[in-house]
Amino acid sequence: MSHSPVLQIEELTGGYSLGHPVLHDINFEVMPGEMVGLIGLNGAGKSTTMKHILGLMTPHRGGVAVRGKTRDEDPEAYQSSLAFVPESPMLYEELTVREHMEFAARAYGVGTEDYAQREERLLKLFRMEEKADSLSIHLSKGMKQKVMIMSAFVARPPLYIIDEPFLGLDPLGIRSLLDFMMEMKSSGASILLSSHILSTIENYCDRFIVLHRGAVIAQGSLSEIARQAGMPGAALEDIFYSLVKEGGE
Ligand SMILES: Nc1ncnc2c1ncn2[C@@H]1O[C@H](COP(=O)(O)OP(=O)(O)OP(=O)(O)O)[C@@H](O)[C@H]1O
Repeated sequence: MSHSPVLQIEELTGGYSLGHPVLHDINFEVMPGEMVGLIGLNGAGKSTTMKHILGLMTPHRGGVAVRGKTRDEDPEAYQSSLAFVPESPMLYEELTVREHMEFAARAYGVGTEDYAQREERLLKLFRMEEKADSLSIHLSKGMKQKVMIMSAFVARPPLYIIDEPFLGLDPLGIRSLLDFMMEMKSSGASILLSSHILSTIENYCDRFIVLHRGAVIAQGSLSEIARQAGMPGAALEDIFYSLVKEGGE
């Protein structure tokens, strides 16, 4: 397995208007086969960080590289190396579940045979077989979220950017997603995952990035950030609470 980072964020400062950065000098990496949790309070800057990674925002300073290249250096390779699951589903009302997955597969150049296998597997895993040919407008909230997830996973890129994916999913859906992320991870894929459900991600992520007011205030494995917080052996939720309290509201 390669030891170069799949995702590298260096001295990233950025925001929605030039004089008012929301992110301040962010530095972190995600290595191949790693699942990294991006955690922070509402407004800490998690989605803004993800928008920079996706190339939807231009940094004021610093930058983002995926597999060693910035988006400007090789836009096509950059974009096809990552898949994104947004916080709220964004679907085409007039497309079916299957058509969304086919659309994603085509965009990422997935071959017909690979696609057929992946589609069958994902529809079964997320218990969406009966809805495969339903228009997305006729789906429940959780089902719409599942379409976003399945469309990202059909592509099998080296890097997944996943923004708060558990909201709206039923307990079986959450379990299926966690199991599938672990499977992708063991096949070498990297995952940057943001979530407020700390007790759920605590045992799944290899490392955590704690964002507070647009800055990284701690990062590392559970035991490393526990040490940084002076709370060896503590649960992620308690460590997080202590770190953000110290960081100031
Ligand atoms: N479109 C926007 N225009 C201007 N400011 C924005 C915009 N979106 C977010 N912000 C601001 O950027 C900061 C970081 O927001 P961001 O959405 O990145 O937080 P977050 O950590 O993802 O929060 P949450 O947990 O609520 O999703 C906040 O102060 C927010 O008000």
